[in-house]
Amino acid sequence: MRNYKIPTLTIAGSDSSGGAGIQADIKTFSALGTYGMSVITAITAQNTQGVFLVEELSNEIIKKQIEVIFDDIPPKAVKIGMVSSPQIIKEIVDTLKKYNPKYLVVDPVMISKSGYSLLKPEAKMNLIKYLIPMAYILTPNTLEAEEITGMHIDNLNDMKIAGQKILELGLKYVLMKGGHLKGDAVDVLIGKDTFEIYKQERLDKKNTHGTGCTLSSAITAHLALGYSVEKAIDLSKKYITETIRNSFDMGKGVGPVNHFYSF
Ligand SMILES: Nc1ncnc2c1ncn2[C@@H]1O[C@H](COP(=O)(O)OP(=O)(O)O)[C@@H](O)[C@H]1O
Ligand SMILES: Cc1ncc(COP(=O)(O)O)c(N)n1
Repeated sequence: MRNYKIPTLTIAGSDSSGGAGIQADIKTFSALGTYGMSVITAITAQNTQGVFLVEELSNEIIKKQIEVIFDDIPPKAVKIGMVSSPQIIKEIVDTLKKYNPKYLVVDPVMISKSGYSLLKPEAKMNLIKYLIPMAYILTPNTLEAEEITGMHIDNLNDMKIAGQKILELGLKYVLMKGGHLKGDAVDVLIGKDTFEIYKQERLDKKNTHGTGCTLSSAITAHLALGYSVEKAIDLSKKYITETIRNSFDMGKGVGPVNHFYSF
């Protein structure tokens, strides 16, 4: 149903170049027919070539953004992206606990494609201890899953084992993204009684800035629209593949995917 009235929320960092972060999330929420809202956690001075400066917002303004949104327009589904420091993570978790959103999609953003660390090393513990257990779905790429589990992940079987290990933290589902492995672009969904493989051809494209942000917000939008978790991921995987297929040059570096390819 594309009536643009189902509220969705992203809690993430701003990417000034518009390809990743809050901007990618809002574009995705809109393209998929939902009403996108945002809580900004940090501002990055970023373009297609790199991240040049990051300024985190205060706990106070992050908390207030969440409270005023939930008190007025309760979102049907929420996504969390870049949350860089231990205190920001704790503040978000404590504030969200009051509202207990059913569909919380957590993308454990760690290092940007351009190699900049968007999660401070000392924040990893709070991510694992407080945020991940609250998630409905966690969407790590294999490098992030390695950081979370301490395992080396090389193939589909490793992805399954690492996913099962992450589930022990108490969340419902792990969607592990295989975009960084060789061969087809294979993602796997792991739940207590669920194991699904989502396979699409690997596209030989350089402009993949914001793929992780786009996939997790597509899942958030589809859950908000009422699809089951399996169907929401199926539709989102097809969406990310088409946005990559239609990606384009913008700037001098790694350009964005095309959120609006179907319009
Ligand atoms: N070259 C590609 N061709 C097709 N799909 C891709 C490609 N690169 C990544 N993907 C898909 O894009 C989504 C985001 O994955 P990934 O790039 O691994 O995330 P992240 O941005 O977190 O590193 C996943 O579904 C992955 O399989
Ligand atoms: C604010 C922000 N959030 C997330 C990403 C990760 O996106 P990518 O892995 O595509 O660089 C980013 N570059 N900037």
